[in-house]
Amino acid sequence: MLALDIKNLNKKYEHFQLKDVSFQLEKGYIMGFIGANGAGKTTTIKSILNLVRMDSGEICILGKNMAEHEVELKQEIGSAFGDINFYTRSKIKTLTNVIKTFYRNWDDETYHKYLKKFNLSEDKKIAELSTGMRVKYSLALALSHGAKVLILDEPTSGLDPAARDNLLDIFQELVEEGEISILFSTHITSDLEKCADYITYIHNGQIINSAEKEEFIDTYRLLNGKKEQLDMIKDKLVSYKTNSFGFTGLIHTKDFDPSTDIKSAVPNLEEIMIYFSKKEGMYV
Ligand SMILES: Nc1ncnc2c1ncn2[C@@H]1O[C@H](COP(=O)(O)OP(=O)(O)OP(=O)(O)O)[C@@H](O)[C@H]1O
Repeated sequence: MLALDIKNLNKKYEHFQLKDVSFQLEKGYIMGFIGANGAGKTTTIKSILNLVRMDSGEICILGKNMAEHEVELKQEIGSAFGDINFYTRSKIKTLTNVIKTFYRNWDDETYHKYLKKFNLSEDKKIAELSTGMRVKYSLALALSHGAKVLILDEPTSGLDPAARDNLLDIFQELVEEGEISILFSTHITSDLEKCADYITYIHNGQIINSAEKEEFIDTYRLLNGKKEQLDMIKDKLVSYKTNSFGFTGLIHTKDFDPSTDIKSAVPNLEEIMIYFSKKEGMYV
């Protein structure tokens, strides 16, 4: 079953456009949603959650159409935004008492279990929570209302390496039983190397690639060649950089002929993102 099925999502702002964004997330897996600043991650996530109105497209969550079943589906979705402004002067306890009234499957026992697990005290004021604590509080709320699909916008940004690692471990625990699915956006590629099963890459409002992690990486090769070899392959490269020895460039594996004597290696996610970001810019 698909946790998320996004089809041809379009949204136009004055200077930016999501163009036919489509991808699918199988139930019980973690998908990392990556892209540079301004690539359209938050706009996509907000469109999925109907927090911004898409111009066209179809969003299905757990097999149901979001436009037709929004109220019902919101019970199944947990979301967290890195930049959300909670009502900061209240205590956790006060805010939770308001929030829980919206959810018919709210479970106090689960809530207290997660507060304990995340080391959060109910008497803490929201203003006193660190970035990591806010993310954990959002997760505790989502899990206590039995959310099956977690849609998280940059949950790890602003966390120190240990807190990030801890959160990624929690993600992996959550999907272990196959009931919960997670989509989270990030630009920290090491997060994905650690815990994503699938990767969806958005660039300038368009999905460049959405695939299982190893398959995603295997789509590309990083080439290292001599200056005189550049001309014969230039047109096929995503982008390239020249240096005093020659050039390095990214190519789609299907466009590369391994019988040439240009050296090739499997890139890492960071290298893939870097070469795509150069695509429209000047070659250096
Ligand atoms: N309400 C809005 N009105 C007009 N333009 C907007 C609006 N919201 C976002 N944009 C533009 O849409 C583009 C994509 O923004 P978005 O926040 O989706 O990117 P992002 O990938 O989440 O970036 P970041 O990694 O920096 O958070 C940006 O150019 C942004 O300025």
